[in-house]
Amino acid sequence: MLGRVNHIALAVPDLAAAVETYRTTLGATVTEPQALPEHGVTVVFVTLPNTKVELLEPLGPQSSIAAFLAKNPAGGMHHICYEVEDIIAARDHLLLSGARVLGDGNPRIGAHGKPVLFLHPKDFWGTLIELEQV
Ligand SMILES: CC[C@@H](C(=O)O)C(=O)SCCNC(=O)CCNC(=O)[C@H](O)C(C)(C)COP(=O)(O)OP(=O)(O)OC[C@H]1O[C@@H](n2cnc3c(N)ncnc32)[C@H](O)[C@@H]1OP(=O)(O)O
Ligand SMILES: [Co+2]
Repeated sequence: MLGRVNHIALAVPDLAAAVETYRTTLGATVTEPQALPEHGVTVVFVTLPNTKVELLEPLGPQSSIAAFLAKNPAGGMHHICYEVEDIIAARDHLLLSGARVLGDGNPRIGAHGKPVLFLHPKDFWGTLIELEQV
């Protein structure tokens, strides 16, 4: 069911500083910041030869990134995003397997304009999983 790793996401308390670290210290190519109020984040992608790193800063009072940073003030790895060909088939398989699909269970449009779903970290060895249909 799983395809490539689309991105690994890091929650950061200061997006501008994190972008500077990736651009200058690590010599990586980064995108312009993109505000996604419907997801409660501002996002920058670091583009790598084999995948992407997604830098996430909280946007708005209900942001799940704000909750994560309250527990991890220095930031840290927030989720891993795997590609799937058919997100509805993947969701239905996961629900039948007993996994918790977050939200109302329906895919939302993510940062790449594609449908995404999130799976509860307690069902996947402490790691929040995002699925993106490609
Ligand atoms: C940019 C758009 C999009 C894209 O296209 O790429 C994105 O990536 S948006 C990214 C932000 N959106 C989301 O994360 C949506 C899904 N997340 C959630 O629904 C919630 O964050 C959550 C995973 C259900 C956590 O909810 P919260 O209320 O913040 O925390 P809890 O205290 O209820 O957490 C329960 C339990 O899980 C642990 N936890 C929380 N977050 C993570 C995490 N990122 N990784 C691993 N574990 C996590 C938390 O510590 C709790 O554990 P215990 O303390 O042991 O109970
Ligand atoms: Co993501």
